[in-house]
Amino acid sequence: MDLVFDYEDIQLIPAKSIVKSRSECDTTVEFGGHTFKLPVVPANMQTIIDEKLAAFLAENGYFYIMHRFQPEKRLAFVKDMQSRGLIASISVGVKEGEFEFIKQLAEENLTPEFITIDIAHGHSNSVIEMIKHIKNHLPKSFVIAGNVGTPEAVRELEHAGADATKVGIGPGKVCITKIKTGFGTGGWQLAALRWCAKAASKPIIADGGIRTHGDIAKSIRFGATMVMIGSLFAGHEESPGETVIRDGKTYKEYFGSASEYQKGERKNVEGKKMYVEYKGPIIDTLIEMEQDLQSSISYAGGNKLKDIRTVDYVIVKNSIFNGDRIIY
Ligand SMILES: NC(=O)C1=CN([C@@H]2O[C@H](COP(=O)(O)OP(=O)(O)OC[C@H]3O[C@@H](n4cnc5c(N)ncnc54)[C@H](OP(=O)(O)O)[C@@H]3O)[C@@H](O)[C@H]2O)C=CC1
Ligand SMILES: Nc1nc2c(ncn2[C@@H]2O[C@H](COP(=O)(O)O)[C@@H](O)[C@H]2O)c(=O)[nH]1
Repeated sequence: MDLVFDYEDIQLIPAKSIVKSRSECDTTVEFGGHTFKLPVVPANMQTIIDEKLAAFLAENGYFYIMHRFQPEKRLAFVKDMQSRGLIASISVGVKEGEFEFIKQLAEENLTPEFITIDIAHGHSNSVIEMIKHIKNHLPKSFVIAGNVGTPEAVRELEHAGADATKVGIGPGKVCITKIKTGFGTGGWQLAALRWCAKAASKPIIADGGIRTHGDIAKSIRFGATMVMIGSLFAGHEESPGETVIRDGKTYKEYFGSASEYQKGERKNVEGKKMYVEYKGPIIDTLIEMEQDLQSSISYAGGNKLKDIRTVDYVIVKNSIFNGDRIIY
């Protein structure tokens, strides 16, 4: 690893615009044989997405990944989405029952369009076995495997048959992995993404650490095809987290998938809970993300997402906010 930096350390350098209006810039992305409006996916976490929001996103042309924390509901979910002509995109773990679940889907002739293998330390034999198992029983499902943080891991999971890998260990807002274990890509997630992307021959999802809409463009610049986001999507009207009112202000909960709130016990806890200010309907955020990304594309001197890939950048360590914070 030569260069180490994170999102706040980078500024992309503008190139001459070729569009008359930012509305000419196309933010759509092709991923897994489908085209989506944005290169963005809400995190597959229980306080970020539920069945209702998944259906809303799919109906409106956005990518989604359903979480895996109510395993008994997944089969019916796949059936329901597909009977409505919508993409079925689910998550699995790697414990014994999960292998059975894949067999059950195959037995019922159900092929989810996307299956994400979602565990903390994705560079492992259990994930490699699960990739092979899915490819064996459901060869047409697009398999996303993660999470990882090194080029070796990306190569190994791709070699096992993964169609995409998810990069990010410890950069999440409700993550405490870096504190509890000393490991991860927290603090240098963008550099880790760059490092992994150089080794990848298939798409990468950058996962965790996105704090501003500009970070989406930066992820694309450093090799992501898709960007997974938790905290920026928390706190919306549709967010499944509990709503609380404090001093007249409305907040919604956002907790880690490895927190005691998710697990129901204090064992191997690597996540925490926070409260996020209520943000209104999620569509407003999605529209604003699209507009900001259109603007990013125009600054890149292009009219398509891929034009961001080649822009120059500078490293301005910890200084892009210059003392400012974003307050709308
Ligand atoms: N992106 C990130 O930085 C992180 C994300 N998470 C999220 O938390 C959720 C729970 O994750 P996870 O605990 O993996 O899921 P599970 O509890 O389903 O564990 C998956 C399997 O991997 C084993 N396992 C877990 N951690 C490790 C490790 N460090 N080394 C070897 N084996 C391991 C577990 O066994 P055993 O429990 O007995 O060890 C279990 O068999 C997921 O949604 C995950 O994405 C969690 C931490 C970091
Ligand atoms: N270390 C942990 N990481 C977690 C946990 N739950 C989720 N996550 C990861 O965070 C991102 C979202 O990050 P954000 O910065 O956008 O909020 C999510 O997609 C997971 O990869 C956890 O308990 N511990």
